[in-house]
Formats: sequence, C-alpha cells, structure tokens
Amino acid sequence: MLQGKTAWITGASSGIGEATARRLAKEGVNLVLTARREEKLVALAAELEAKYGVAVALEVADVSDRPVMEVVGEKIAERGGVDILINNAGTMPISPILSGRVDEWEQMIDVNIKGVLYAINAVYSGMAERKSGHIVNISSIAARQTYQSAGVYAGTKHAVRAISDTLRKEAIRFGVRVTDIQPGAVATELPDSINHPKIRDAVKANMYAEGSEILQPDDIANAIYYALTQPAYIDVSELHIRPVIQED
Ligand SMILES: NC(=O)C1=CN([C@@H]2O[C@H](COP(=O)(O)OP(=O)(O)OC[C@H]3O[C@@H](n4cnc5c(N)ncnc54)[C@H](OP(=O)(O)O)[C@@H]3O)[C@@H](O)[C@H]2O)C=CC1
Ligand SMILES: O=CCS(=O)(=O)O
Repeated sequence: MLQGKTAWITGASSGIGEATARRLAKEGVNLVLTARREEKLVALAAELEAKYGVAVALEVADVSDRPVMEVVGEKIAERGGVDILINNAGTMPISPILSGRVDEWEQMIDVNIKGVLYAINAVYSGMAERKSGHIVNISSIAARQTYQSAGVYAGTKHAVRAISDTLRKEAIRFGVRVTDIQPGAVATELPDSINHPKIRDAVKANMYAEGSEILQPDDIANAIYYALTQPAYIDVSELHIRPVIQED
C-alpha cells in the first residue's frame, strides 16, 4: 500500500523518528531524513538502503532555522515532492516557570511549533497541487493536558494539536489528510533534553521506575503506519496512545 511512496521524516536520528524510518523502509517507502546529527542519519540511511533497497536522501537541518527549511523545501519540490510528512522533531527542556529559563522556552517554541510549521510549509502547497498527501504531526499527551514544569512544552504541543486540526479542515478540499499523534511516555532520548537536573532526574525516575512498562518507539511507528494505511476515505485525525500504567 505504501510501496514506492516517499516520506520526509524530521527528527529521524533517534527515538520515534528513527523507528518510523525503519517501519516505513520495511514497507518499501523511500525516505528523506532530517535531523542535526548527520552521522546518525548517514548510518541509518546506509542500513535502510542495504536492508530494504529503498532510496534515502538526507537533509541535515535544524528545523527551527527558517531559511534552511525553505531551502530543504525547494530541494524536495525539485525532486517531485513527498507523499508523506512525519513532522516529528521536538525537544522537551521542561522546568518550573519560576525558574525563568527563557532561552529554553524560546527553543521549545522554535523547534516544536515553528519547526512543525516550516516543515508543513515546505510540502503542503505541493501536496495541494497534486491533490494528494498525508501530514502526520507528532504532538503529545501534553497536547491534551499539562503537569507541573511542563507549561511551555505542553503549550507547544497544544499548539501543534490546534495547528493539526485546523490544517485537517483546510486540507480536505485538496485531498490531503492530516493526523495528530499524541503519545504518552515513550522510551527515547527526549528526557535528555531536560537541562534542569532535578526535573530531569525526576522524569527519568518516573519513566523508568521498577515494574513500569512504558511505550517503545516502535509502538508509535506502528500507530503512524496504521494511520497511513487506512483507505483513502478515512482520516485518522488523532491517535492518543499511552502506557497502561500512565494515569495522566
Ligand atoms: N518520548 C516521549 O515520551 C514522547 C515524545 N513525543 C514527541 O515525539 C517527538 C520525537 O521525540 P522522541 O523520539 O521521543 O525523542 P528523541 O530525543 O529521541 O528524538 C528527537 C528527534 O528530534 C530531533 N531534533 C531535536 N531538535 C531538533 C532541531 N532543532 N532540528 C532538527 N531536529 C531536531 C533530534 O535529532 P538531532 O538531535 O539529531 O537534531 C531527534 O532526532 C517529539 O516531538 C516529542 O515531543 C511526544 C510524546 C511523548
Ligand atoms: O511528551 C511527553 C509525554 S510525557 O512523557 O510527558 O508523558
């Protein structure tokens, strides 16, 4: 069903993005992979090309860099566009608002909101012209609720959910589908982006508490695959997936 299509995955150097690259390559999807850590992308591309015979292009980029993302968009358009965007790159340097880590607030807004918009902007007009495409935005359980220290992070994810739902409505007439994926705790490098030592330790202790079983990146890759492979008349608008043990 997806064989021969092309997907652009941002944040493909680890976690959910990397797992999704593997999942889609296995289905014969050609890939454009983006992240800042070039060496990780190079190794992943080599592995997927050798294992699955798919074509993998790399666009090493900081998604919050607007001019760079515009150039990536032009390059993608020159190659004929992509069928799928997995808008996944994100960061989570959470802290109490009173700690006033303004640089980190700006970083989350720049990467998690502006980066998502820049990627949409890079591919949406092409999809609309071709009257076909699927944009999958990775927001979070924090798009629906919040918790202490996560004010700005949850704010960015609420924004992604709002952008996704607006885009879904606007894109109907262009035959473009939009899905917002809202994971709970997934075992990835994301907590390493927390610079506040006490909060980082608390988040990790909570995620990896003895006996607790949280989600794996493959679980989210499978959810993305499900959304992408529904019949053309179905839009999986939102998928909210959490570990059984996660109350909030
Ligand atoms: N793990 C979890 O519990 C949950 C995660 N999410 C969301 O899932 C998404 C993926 O995160 P996850 O896989 O968990 O975490 P990881 O930290 O493993 O992956 C984050 C990815 O985003 C990339 N990235 C971060 N900042 C930038 C940037 N400025 N420009 C380009 N790429 C960037 C990283 O690559 P590089 O550093 O090489 O640039 C990396 O590939 C995020 O949006 C996150 O908010 C949502 C809910 C739960
Ligand atoms: O986006 C993150 C979700 S959680 O780890 O706070 O549940």
